[in-house]
Amino acid sequence: MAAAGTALPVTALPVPLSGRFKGSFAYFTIKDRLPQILTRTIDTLHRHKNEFFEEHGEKGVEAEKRAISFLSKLRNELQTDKPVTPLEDELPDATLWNQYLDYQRNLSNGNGGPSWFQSPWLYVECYMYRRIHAALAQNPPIDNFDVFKEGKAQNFFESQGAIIALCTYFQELLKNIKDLDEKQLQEEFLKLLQVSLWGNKCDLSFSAGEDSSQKSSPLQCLEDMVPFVLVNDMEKLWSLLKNAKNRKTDKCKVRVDIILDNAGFELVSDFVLADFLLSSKLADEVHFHGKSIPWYVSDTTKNDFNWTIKQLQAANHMWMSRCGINWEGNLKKGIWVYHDHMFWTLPHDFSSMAEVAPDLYADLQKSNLLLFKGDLNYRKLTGDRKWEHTVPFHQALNKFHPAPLCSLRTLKSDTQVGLKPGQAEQIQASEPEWMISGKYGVVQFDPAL
Ligand SMILES: O=P(O)(O)OC[C@H]1O[C@](O)(CO)[C@@H](O)[C@@H]1O
Ligand SMILES: [Mn+2]
Repeated sequence: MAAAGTALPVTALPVPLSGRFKGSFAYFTIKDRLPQILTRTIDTLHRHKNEFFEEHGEKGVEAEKRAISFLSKLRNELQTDKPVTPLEDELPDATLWNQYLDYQRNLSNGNGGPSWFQSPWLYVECYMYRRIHAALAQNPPIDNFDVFKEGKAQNFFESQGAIIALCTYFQELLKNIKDLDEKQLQEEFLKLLQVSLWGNKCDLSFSAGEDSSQKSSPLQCLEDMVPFVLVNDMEKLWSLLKNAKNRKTDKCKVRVDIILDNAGFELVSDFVLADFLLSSKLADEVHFHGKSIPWYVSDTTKNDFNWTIKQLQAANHMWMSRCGINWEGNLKKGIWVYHDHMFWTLPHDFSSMAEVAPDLYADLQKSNLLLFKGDLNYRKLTGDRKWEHTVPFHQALNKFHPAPLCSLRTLKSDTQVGLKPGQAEQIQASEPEWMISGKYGVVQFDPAL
């Protein structure tokens, strides 16, 4: 290991986080949280048995039984640290997954091959969600059932108060946005950016599916939260967007991409930020990237994306419904675009995107700014490795630089780069859980090449 503050040569990547490090967060996640998530998934299927029967008759119940036994087997494999097995379904990404397993086998040469506790945490955790997907997808007629849907909807409804507060604030802001001077516009931008950052506290895989909705008004305590933003590049984002706007010609549009994380309150906070970027003319187009299969319990799929906008539209609250109507309009006009790409639900970290998904990499290169939401995206940006905390973010990205990018992430797993010398040690001394409590956040920017 290099001394703190010394940049490692790019070739010397630190080891990935893994359940083999007993007592680490990865270890406890694999030992406790992942089995809990599987148990909840099985319970959810049980609870929907009658619904499956009503919809599909005996065939639905049979499919539910098969899915449950597949999931119970999976839980047993995990808890007894069995080898990771190839996928046996014929879904479009199966070959890539199986190639990745071969790659992991080669890496662990002589060390017994990939298994739940011995392999990289990122790999086995993603693999679990892919197998949950297979449990359903392989079992028609319940193949389109999203086992996490209920939890995502519940998070949305339980965050209703916070959503109303945010939509109301935003619609009031829109009334006089044209009259704001640059400084006021900047203030509003910084506020909504922080709401989107702290919106990331609300994910469900972290709490193993238990309630994690946004209860209080998201705008009230922003100032008190500033000391908890460990890397604060917010001003850099503002400069980038302002410069892009000033340099803009009719032909070249300013495009911002948001690589989404969780549905529920977080998604609404991302929508508000996206609307602000267009309404303030800082951007002309916002592209959203969601997941093509249910993922990490609360991540946004196309269904969640459309459902959320419909719910807002239909809400019995003037400003909520105004937001929903405007946002559907943005999609129709093509100034908001939803994408999903298989790559986001593969086990690869983003340093291999250019090779594994060159089409996606090329698309991201068209953007002026990529906003990566959440903890899992941060893990994939930095390769989920045991980095020294002072290693520069640019280095941890390991050549992933499609466009200027920024991570908006609350810390929920034990990896963090780009801190000042001594910063990590200082927090660690008083708060040993600082990397996993979700109490701290980063707005961490990399200007690309
Ligand atoms: O929704 P997010 O912010 O990506 O968080 C996902 C959570 O799942 C985890 O992968 C834990 O299993 C953590 O990294 C994080 O707590
Ligand atoms: Mn998530």
